[in-house]
Amino acid sequence: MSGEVPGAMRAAVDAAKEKVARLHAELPRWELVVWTAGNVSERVRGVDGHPDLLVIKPSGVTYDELTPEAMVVCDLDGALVEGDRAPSSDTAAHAYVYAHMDEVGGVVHTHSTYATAWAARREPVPCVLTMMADEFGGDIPVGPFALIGDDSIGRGIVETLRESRSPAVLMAQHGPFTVGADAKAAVKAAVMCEEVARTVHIARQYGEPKRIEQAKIDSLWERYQNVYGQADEHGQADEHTTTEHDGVVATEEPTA
Ligand SMILES: O=C(CO)[C@@H](O)[C@@H](O)COP(=O)(O)O
Repeated sequence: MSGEVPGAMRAAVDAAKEKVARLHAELPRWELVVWTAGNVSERVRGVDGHPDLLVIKPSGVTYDELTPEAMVVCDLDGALVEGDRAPSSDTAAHAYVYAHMDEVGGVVHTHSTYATAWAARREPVPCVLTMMADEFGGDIPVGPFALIGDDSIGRGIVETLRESRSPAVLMAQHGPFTVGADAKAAVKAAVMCEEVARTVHIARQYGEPKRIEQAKIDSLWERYQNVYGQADEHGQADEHTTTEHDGVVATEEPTA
């Protein structure tokens, strides 16, 4: 174990442990994982000259055992800083993303069925739905095949996401990784990634859906990223109504 949690970061680390433990329950809830095959982390920004840390689940522990106390803390080299169990086997990938994408505050990895089927085929999910334009700003890209155990998965995630607006990448023949401003945003991206992967898969059973024109994708992306879910100048919420369930925002389509 290297170092320890600095006193000035103690409260923020404990808050992140609480949040990351709670968000892990969203993975089985939205049917994104079987057994322990998924993980969530959140960055804790360094203060007083201390480096950033990350909070992630311990490896191989079932979700019903994931309490805040069970969470582990690592540095951005993936080394264990605090915790009495080995960190997730994907910690190096999470750490590499945080070290190379400063805007990212949360990372999620799952093997959700439909997204992983697209990853098995090494096929990007084409942007044929307005929800994809909203959430992903275009196609969901495929990253390179990479073995677990060093920073090659993390490098593949970063190289792919740097070329896309998408918060999700399908790592070839492995599964989706998603990022967000915090762990909740990354979990939402994982939920939406599986949803659109399933919908497009089903649509293709009956023909090839048409990709939305790029200009319309851009317009949808701009609206959703900058207006959706916020009050307009009259204090009215956007046409969608959003409800938050246990840390994940669900949306309902505008009423007729
Ligand atoms: O895919 C893999 C291992 O290949 C992991 O994402 C999955 O088994 C979850 O591992 P952890 O329990 O987070 O160590």
